Amino acid sequence: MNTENPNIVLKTEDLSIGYHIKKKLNVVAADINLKLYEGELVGLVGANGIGKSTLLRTLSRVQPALHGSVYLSDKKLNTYKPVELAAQLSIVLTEQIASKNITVQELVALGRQPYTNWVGKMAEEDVEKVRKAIEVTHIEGLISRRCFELSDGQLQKVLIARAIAQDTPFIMLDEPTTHLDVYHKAYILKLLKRLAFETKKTILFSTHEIDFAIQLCDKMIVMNEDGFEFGRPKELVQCRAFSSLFPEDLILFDSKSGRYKVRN
Ligand SMILES: Nc1ncnc2c1ncn2[C@@H]1O[C@H](COP(=O)(O)OP(=O)(O)OP(=O)(O)O)[C@@H](O)[C@H]1O
Repeated sequence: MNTENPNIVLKTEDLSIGYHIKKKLNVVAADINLKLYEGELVGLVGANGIGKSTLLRTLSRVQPALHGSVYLSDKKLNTYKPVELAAQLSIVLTEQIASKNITVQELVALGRQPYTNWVGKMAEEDVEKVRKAIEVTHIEGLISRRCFELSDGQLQKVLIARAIAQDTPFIMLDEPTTHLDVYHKAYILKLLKRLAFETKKTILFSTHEIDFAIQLCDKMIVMNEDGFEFGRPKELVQCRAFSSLFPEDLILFDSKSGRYKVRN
């Protein structure tokens, strides 16, 4: 991470997230005040149903905030035109791909859509960005395959390549390592870490891989019943943020190893 006056890429002010169900308000989390800086890898963790996807959806304008503001690169999120937003923010959701009948090369090239003309013609710069994205994710061997032929892990890498091709300062991923084996979980998270460091992109991802996130992230957001905690993993371990995440009847967080252990 660049520590010399890094720029704030995303900021929230008194943000509340949740849903209007019939005439009732379901507030999932409130008073969220965050500042994410350039070049940071930030992991978002918390128990099932606590609100991780709701937060990511609100930060990416997929759903409106209940209260408060989100600023992306100093501008209010709700004032961006769709094409401007696509140049600032890319989102990786495995379930989101509409057609798996296209080739890997075509899917990665879709990342350039915000920049191409109305017939989708790619300039030399677009072709180069797609080539580079394929190279850094090591998917050269897959480019002619159709997306339905890919394993979950391969598809995950391809979707990350599309986000890299989109070349936005901010990338958000919802559970990018679900379905992956332990080796490929580490592979994807190390890829995100390298990407944040080398390209100074800010990367926010939700995960249930708390151990890996503690080892790799610059900062983490820990959502729990009482609100959320935000900081460097070491500080969060020290203030016992991970110990209060789950009931302690079955598992205990061991702050020395940074892992959960099953109670005997
Ligand atoms: N479309 C929706 N309408 C109403 N309530 C919803 C909707 N989607 C989610 N919720 C509720 O909001 C809360 C947070 O859900 P969310 O999906 O954000 O949790 P999560 O932390 O991502 O969970 P998981 O780890 O299981 O994916 C839950 O209580 C859920 O039931």
